[in-house]
Amino acid sequence: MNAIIQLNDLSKSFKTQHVLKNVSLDIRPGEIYGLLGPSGSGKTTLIKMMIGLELPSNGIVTFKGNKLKAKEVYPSIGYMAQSDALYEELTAKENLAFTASLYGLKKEQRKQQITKVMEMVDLLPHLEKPVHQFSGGMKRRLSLASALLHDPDVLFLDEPTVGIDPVLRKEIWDGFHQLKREGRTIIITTHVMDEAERCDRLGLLQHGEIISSDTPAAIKTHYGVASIEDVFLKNGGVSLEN
Ligand SMILES: Nc1ncnc2c1ncn2[C@@H]1O[C@H](COP(=O)(O)OP(=O)(O)OP(=O)(O)O)[C@@H](O)[C@H]1O
Repeated sequence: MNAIIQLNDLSKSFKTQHVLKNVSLDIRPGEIYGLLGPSGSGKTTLIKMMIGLELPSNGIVTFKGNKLKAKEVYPSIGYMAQSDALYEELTAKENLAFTASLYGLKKEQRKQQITKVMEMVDLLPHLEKPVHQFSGGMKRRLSLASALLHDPDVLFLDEPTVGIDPVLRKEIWDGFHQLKREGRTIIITTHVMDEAERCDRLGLLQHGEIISSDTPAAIKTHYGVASIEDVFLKNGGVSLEN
């Protein structure tokens, strides 16, 4: 199967710190690919390089068969950063309307999309509320809604469910699987084990290196462990939850 994103021998250093080392990965169209690893292992840096927000020190990122050009891919991707980029004084609706205008959505389409994404993250009743009245989890969900607004076919989600309780997290994951059924590709970072198990494939990052890239079941079989977390522990790592 052709890869939608290909990382070839990617390395990244910040001054003398080697954050990523010779990472090679294929992301396949229509899959949910999880990047899993302890804090500081390089997940965010890797995602940023996939969308051109960070440039590799070495190696090449290919997006849909061509060398990545950030400006060209932006209309077709959604990116949810680790910290929420929201205007606190504006309402949820005003925040989304602003993002929609950046993507050039027409008025009718804008209205439809705002309702659709707010329903998905279970925030529709809070549309008119200013963001400074939102809880941390609600802000996370609004950021997710914002990343989905222009119907992107590839989604990059950096710890999208931090601060969200398990019940709602499950609902949001049902939403991710719905997006997958619609043919979208999702790249997601997480620390949470039950999320890792819901991905089609996982890339395990430890000390800036991909130690495994496969289905959760295949990884567990390969390492002879009962849970993905045990792979890190077996490799001399630390517990993932933080
Ligand atoms: N712009 C930067 N300048 C200098 N160092 C950086 C920069 N961005 C990241 N780093 C360093 O690179 C390492 C990896 O950071 P990164 O945010 O990619 O890890 P992570 O796996 O996403 O961590 P977390 O799970 O805590 O978010 C860290 O040591 C971090 O301090």
